[in-house]
Amino acid sequence: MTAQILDGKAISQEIIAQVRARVDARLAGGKRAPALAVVLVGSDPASQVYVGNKKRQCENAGITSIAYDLPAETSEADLLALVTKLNHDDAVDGILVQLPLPKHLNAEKIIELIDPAKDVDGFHPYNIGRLALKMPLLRPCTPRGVMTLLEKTGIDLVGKDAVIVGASNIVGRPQALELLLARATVTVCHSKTKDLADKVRGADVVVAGVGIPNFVKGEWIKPGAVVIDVGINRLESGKLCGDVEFDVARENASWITPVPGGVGLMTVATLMQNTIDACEARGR
Ligand SMILES: NC(=O)C1=CN([C@@H]2O[C@H](COP(=O)(O)OP(=O)(O)OC[C@H]3O[C@@H](n4cnc5c(N)ncnc54)[C@H](OP(=O)(O)O)[C@@H]3O)[C@@H](O)[C@H]2O)C=CC1
Ligand SMILES: Nc1nc(=O)c2c([nH]1)NC[C@@H]1CN(c3ccc(C(=O)N[C@@H](CCC(=O)O)C(=O)O)cc3)C=[N+]21
Ligand SMILES: [Mg+2]
Repeated sequence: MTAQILDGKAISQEIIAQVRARVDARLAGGKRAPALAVVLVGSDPASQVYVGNKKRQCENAGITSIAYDLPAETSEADLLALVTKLNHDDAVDGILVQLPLPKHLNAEKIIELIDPAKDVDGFHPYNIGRLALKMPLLRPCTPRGVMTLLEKTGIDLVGKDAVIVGASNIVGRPQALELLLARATVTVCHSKTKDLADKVRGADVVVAGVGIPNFVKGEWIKPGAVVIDVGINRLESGKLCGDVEFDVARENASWITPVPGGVGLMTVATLMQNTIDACEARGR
């Protein structure tokens, strides 16, 4: 079997068009556009690319983006003061602090200060707790984007065995909560997991978020499995690749996401959704 491609490009564009229609309806009703504050500390090249993509999609969605580009030496006190100001600014609906932050800044402390109602990344402990308790509000963009990709493609998850490779706070853990909410049976693997290949071999759905190119071998993929590659790795050649050995995996899977053109685009589209959701939930 050769897998069909889960089309992150088409589905992300569909999501952004839906957000745009909601924004246009607001504007027609005399309301303001939703506004997203994007805070970037330092000049990590990958972060600059992602933040650039976010700003571009804000334009396509009709969302006002407000950029805070701060020097790498920004103090924690200054960053906390900025977040506090944005929390209190009624014209700001969403606050995104791009990760990773420079080492002298405590990301957990900064995320915890963000008003959960404006936490469009869904990283605040309150929003993660809501998701864990089956009453999600703002959901982390990457795992929510993966769920949208699966839903829009018509892939049923009920009762499926899902194996997630990677257990980070921004990918693996919230992905596990999302898949559990969708009634899959979930296994979360990490660097201490034994017999990883066997775990993947049993999976109907595999989600890889490790950060190592071609880490998940195509030969591990069960015939007919659905493969979601969250990894974004830039090779020395300048090319992007995922965490899954794509060409071999594609021969076993029923559906697979490409990199680029898969989950990354869904992450950005979902950020637009979360921003208008936050705006409306705040009653603005
Ligand atoms: N497409 C998108 O929108 C996004 C893509 N990404 C990409 O996803 C990837 C993962 O990102 P992120 O979650 O932040 O990464 P982290 O480095 O925070 O987490 C990596 C996870 O992989 C696990 N891991 C590392 N080595 C192994 C191994 N040998 N065997 C099994 N598990 C292992 C780690 O285990 P342990 O917990 O034991 O340390 C950890 O849980 C990266 O390529 C990143 O660029 C990230 C965010 C969004
Ligand atoms: N607070 C915070 N929120 C995040 O959501 C967040 C973050 N920090 N830090 C880094 C990760 C990574 N991430 C991506 C965003 C867009 C693409 C993306 O647009 N990818 C395109 C192309 C990428 C390219 O050309 O480099 C694609 O896969 O086709 C990928 C990855 C968001 N993250
Ligand atoms: Mg990380």
